[in-house]
Formats: sequence, C-alpha cells, structure tokens
Amino acid sequence: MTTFATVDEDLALLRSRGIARADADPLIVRSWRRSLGKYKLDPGRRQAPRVLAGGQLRDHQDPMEPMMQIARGGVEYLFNQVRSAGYVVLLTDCQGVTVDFKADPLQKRELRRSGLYLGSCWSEEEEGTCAVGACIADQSALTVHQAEHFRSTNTTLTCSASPILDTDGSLLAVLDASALSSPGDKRSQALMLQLVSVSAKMIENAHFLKKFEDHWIIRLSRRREFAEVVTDGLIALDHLGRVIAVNRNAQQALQGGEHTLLGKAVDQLFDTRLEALLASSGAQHRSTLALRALHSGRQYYALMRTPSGRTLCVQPARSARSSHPSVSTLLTLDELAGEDAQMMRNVAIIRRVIDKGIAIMLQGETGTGKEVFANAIHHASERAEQPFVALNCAAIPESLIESELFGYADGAFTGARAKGMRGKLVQAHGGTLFLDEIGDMPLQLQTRLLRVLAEKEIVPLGAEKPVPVDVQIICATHRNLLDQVVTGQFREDLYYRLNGMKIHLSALRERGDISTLMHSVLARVAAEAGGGEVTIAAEALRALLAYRWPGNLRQLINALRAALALCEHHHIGLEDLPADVREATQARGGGAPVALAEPASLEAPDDERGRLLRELRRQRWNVTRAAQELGISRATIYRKMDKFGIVAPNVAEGA
Ligand SMILES: Nc1ncnc2c1ncn2[C@@H]1O[C@H](COP(=O)(O)OP(=O)(O)OP(=O)(O)O)[C@@H](O)[C@H]1O
Repeated sequence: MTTFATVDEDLALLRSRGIARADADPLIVRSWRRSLGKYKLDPGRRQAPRVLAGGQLRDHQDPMEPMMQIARGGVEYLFNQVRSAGYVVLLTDCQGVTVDFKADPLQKRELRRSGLYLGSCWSEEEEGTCAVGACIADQSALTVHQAEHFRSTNTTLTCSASPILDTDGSLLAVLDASALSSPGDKRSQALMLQLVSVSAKMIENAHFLKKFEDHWIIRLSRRREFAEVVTDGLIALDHLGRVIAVNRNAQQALQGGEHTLLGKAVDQLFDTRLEALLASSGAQHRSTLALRALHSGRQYYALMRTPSGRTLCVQPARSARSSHPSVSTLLTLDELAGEDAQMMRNVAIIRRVIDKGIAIMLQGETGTGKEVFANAIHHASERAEQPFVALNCAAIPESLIESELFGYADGAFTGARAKGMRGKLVQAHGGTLFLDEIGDMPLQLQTRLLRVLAEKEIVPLGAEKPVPVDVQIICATHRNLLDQVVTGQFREDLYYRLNGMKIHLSALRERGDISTLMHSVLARVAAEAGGGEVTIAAEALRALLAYRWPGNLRQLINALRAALALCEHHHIGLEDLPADVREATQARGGGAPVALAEPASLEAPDDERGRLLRELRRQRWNVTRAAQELGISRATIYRKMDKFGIVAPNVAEGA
C-alpha cells in the first residue's frame, strides 16, 4: 500500500475543481498530494477554521516577538498597499499560526468566520492546500487561488504567501495577503504575489540588519541613484573583514547560490579591497563605491554600514551569570560556530554532509576543540541516541590499540584478560567512533581498520564469527597527514577513506570572534567555579587578546581557571594571568589578530592607546582626519599605532 496519493488522483480531484492539468502549478499539485497522501485529509469535510486565543495564542506569539517587531513595518506597508482592494495581511509562525494580523475592522466578523484572523491555523496538516501551508512546506512564494484550496470551505478565498528566511535558509515566518472574494482568473493575483514577495524580502533584510547590527555591512545596489533606497544585496563581515552572512540576493548575485560565500574576503568577491570600502564609509563623507562582482562581472554600488555602538562582547565589568553552562557542558554546532566566518562555514558544510555516510576528518592545532566538534556532529546527527565512542590513538600504547579498537573474544588470552572485551568499534555500533590523533595509529592496524571500513564487519581477536559494525567515523589530527602519506607512515588508501570531508578548525588566534569567545569561555569557567560576579581589568583583557595561544581553547580555559583561583574579589588583573600571557601586551602586534572594530570595552578608558583607537574608529580609520582632530602629525599617528600595536583594519587580513 502506498502512503501517497498518485499524481492521477491529485489531478483528477483538481480537474473536478475546474483546474486543467496544463495549468496546474507544480507547487499546488505537490501540496494536494501531501494533503491526500501524507495527512489523509478529506477535501469535502466541513469544519470551522481553528482559531487560537488567550494562552494558546501567546505560546506562539511569545517566541515570535522579536520577529514581529521587525516585521511590523513590513506588515503595515503591505496592508496599506492592499487594504483598498479588500485584502488582509497575516504574519504566521513556522507552524502556520497567525501571530500578527492587519485587517479592516469593518470586515472582522466575516474574516473570523473564514479563518483570516489573529490566531488562525493555516498549516497544511490542518487545512490541506492553502498558501501559508504550502509556503511552509516548500519555502517558495505562491498564490493559492479559490478552487486550488484543498478544503471546499476555503474555495472562495484567494491567498498569496511568501516565506521570510533566515541567513542560513531556515524559515522564520510567512507573510500572506488574502481576500474573501476576488475575480475568478488567477492571473488577477500576479501583482499581489509580487507585492507580498517584495514585502517579505524587506522584512528579511530588516531582520538581517538587526541580527548583524554589531558588524560592518556592505549594502549593494544595482543603480547608483538608488543605492540609498533600494538594497539588492547585504553582506555582513566579521571583525577581520571576512563574510559571515549574506542575504538571498547577495548569494545569487555573487555566486549563483552554488557555493558558500562564508569566510571570503572582500577582494575575493569584488574588484576592490576592504580598504577602499572602509574609506568610503567616512563619517562626514559617506559615499557610494562602484565595484564589480568577480563572479558575474556585474556592476554594483556599495554603501558601508558601520557597526552600532554596542560592543561585540561583554563589558569588562560584566558579571558571569550563573545561568551560563560550565566548561564541561556539551556544545552544539551553532554554539561552536560562534561568530567566526571559518567556523560558520565549517558548520554549514557539516550540516550538508551529516547522515550521508561520509567519513569526516577534523584537522586543527591541539586544543582547538576537535573532540568537542566531533561530539557536536554526533549529537546533531540521526545517530544522536546511539553511542559516541572516542579512542585517542596517541594516548595508549601501540600494543593496546588493537584490542581497544577491535576487542577480543573470551579465552583469547590467558590470565586476567581471559574474559572477552568488546572493542570500541563494536561499542560504537549504530553510533559514532571518534579516532583522535589518527596519525599515531600503527601501520599494521591501519590495514585492519581499512578492511573493517570496507567490509563493515570485524572478527575480534580469537573469535570465529564476524560481528557487523555500522559506525560513522570521525577522525582528528593536528598533523599534516599527507606528509605522513608521503613518508610512508600513513596508508594512502586509508587516508582517502577517512578524508570524505576535511574540516579545518581555526586556531584561537585566527578566529574573527576571539573577544566574544573569550568572554563566553570566562563565563563558563566562572559558572564552573560557582558563579558570581567576575570582572576583568582592561589591561588583562588586552593581554589575553594579544597572546598567541599555542594551546588554543584548552590553554585559555586553564589560564582563566588559574586566574580565577588567584584573583582577589573575583576581579582578574594582569598579575593574575600566567607570565607568558602577561608578557604578550608588550609584544602586541607580533602576529596577534587585529580587530576590524575592536570592542570599545576592551580599551582602558583614559590611556593614550584608548584615545588614539577611539579617534581612529570615529574617523573610520582615516589617519589624516584623526591627526587633525588630535592636533598631531600623521607620522606621529603611525608611530603611535606601531607602538601600541594598532593595525588599521584594511591591513588586518594580511598582517
Ligand atoms: N567553542 C568552545 N567554547 C568553549 N570551550 C571549548 C570550545 N571548543 C572547545 N572547548 C573546550 O576546549 C578544550 C579542548 O577541546 P578538545 O579536547 O575538543 O580539543 P582537541 O582539539 O580535541 O584537542 P587535542 O588535539 O589536544 O586532543 C575542552 O575543554 C573543550 O571543552
């Protein structure tokens, strides 16, 4: 028995409603098929629309409140365009519940009866084919006109809906314009669909600008004279000037939607440099900059939006709330992505390959969080309920790796180890096996592992029968395994089998979100130590940011744990930090990452460096203007920038 209705059945029903096969919109046919096959709805059943009120409605509105605030302008804009034609405007959540609504008060009673009302539920599961429901299912804008509606009770309505998407492509809300009556010809609704789609994009862009308000944003326009008013693309940059998010238009314009743009530098996308863009954003002389997209050769006009005054990280005097999870708490993929472009790209890639049976290889310096990342992948996968088993090939003697990994049968050995042992491969059956420091696996075991991966079964030492194993393999290494392949220490065929997808985890000093990350780690360490107020002196924070962190997050956690134990009154000063970190302030500029917009809270308010940094930022890094304001020469500014390790953002990437 098939669970889905056949195309013929769908079309027969649609035909009975007067919709010819040639005219049937594929989105509508798909939705009818789901209504009949998946939800088993009866098109003829008469039932009043479900309208939530009171607490039930608030349960849907509360999580949508930030979105509703952003969307309100778009909802009103659309309503003003369409009210005279008798349309109402609905904003629904991802379950199809109307959380915001604009209508002519005179029509309200009739609208309520038809389900075009605050709290009404327009999911496909309840109503069958309808604009909101089909839009949620397919994430495409569409009109469902009169007889195209699944339920016969809805066949007088005309509804046009468009999705409002987040930057990662996930659905945030649906915008819909509906009318109780309309001309019979569906083509009369083409303009309405256009209006709804434009309004949904406006809301999407407003959401983008709010979400990245602490970041530099490039606003692209196709026409110079419209640059201030029409946005054809939005690109948010991290504090090293790399792309951390793009809106739908920018994705299409810059790369045709095929590859991710995350992590790219400005000069990889346009025939210009970040320096030129920043110069165009001067406080007094904001100007549009003409640039060409390298991918398409198209001309654009760019306007830079500066980050809002709010800082990216907690204030030095911010308390570490006890609600913060401690260091040992499991981190999710999104938490691990943080605001670093490379890590965000890693997570986006992982989401594409997850559950596809592709072996994942994590490469990164020690302490960059490879095991934590592997764990997060496991928990985001379909195997989350099954075991996650880790084996560190460098931590156990070579002679024991074999039995640890493959196990042995009862009586395989004499003496104390006479009882059998299930190896890690069998323990991980159905789940994930994390092989840390894979480069340390002895050659003859590499051969055995290769065989297991190919045959998907193992024969434990001393056993006769093979045992099936189904595991997701994630391996990690801090070395360059290809070098080991060249020197014959690592099997080439195993290398390619394990390297289905290679992910490079950024070193702490390379991360574009280092200050944010540092504060979240401090909050976790403080929570682990019992919570309470923790403050950190500006010069201590500066030293933490300037240090190279060869041991990465692990070293940072240890340094902060020690500092917290040493400090008085929960205030971490420079003297509480390990000596090598303390000394980093003097050596600042020696390779430490330099912020595009270093959070204002990191500077000591009254010191000379702070004053200079503030002025440079105020002048959008125009040295001539900063020199004029401070009454000193440009040469002096450059000397002081050198002395204090201040590097202009435009050279941060190559510094
Ligand atoms: N994004 C993060 N935020 C906070 N703590 C993190 C983060 N990522 C990792 N950690 C912490 O950093 C420490 C090191 O992580 P992990 O052991 O996963 O690193 P690793 O790369 O596997 O190290 P090694 O190569 O030495 O085995 C752990 O205490 C982990 O909890």
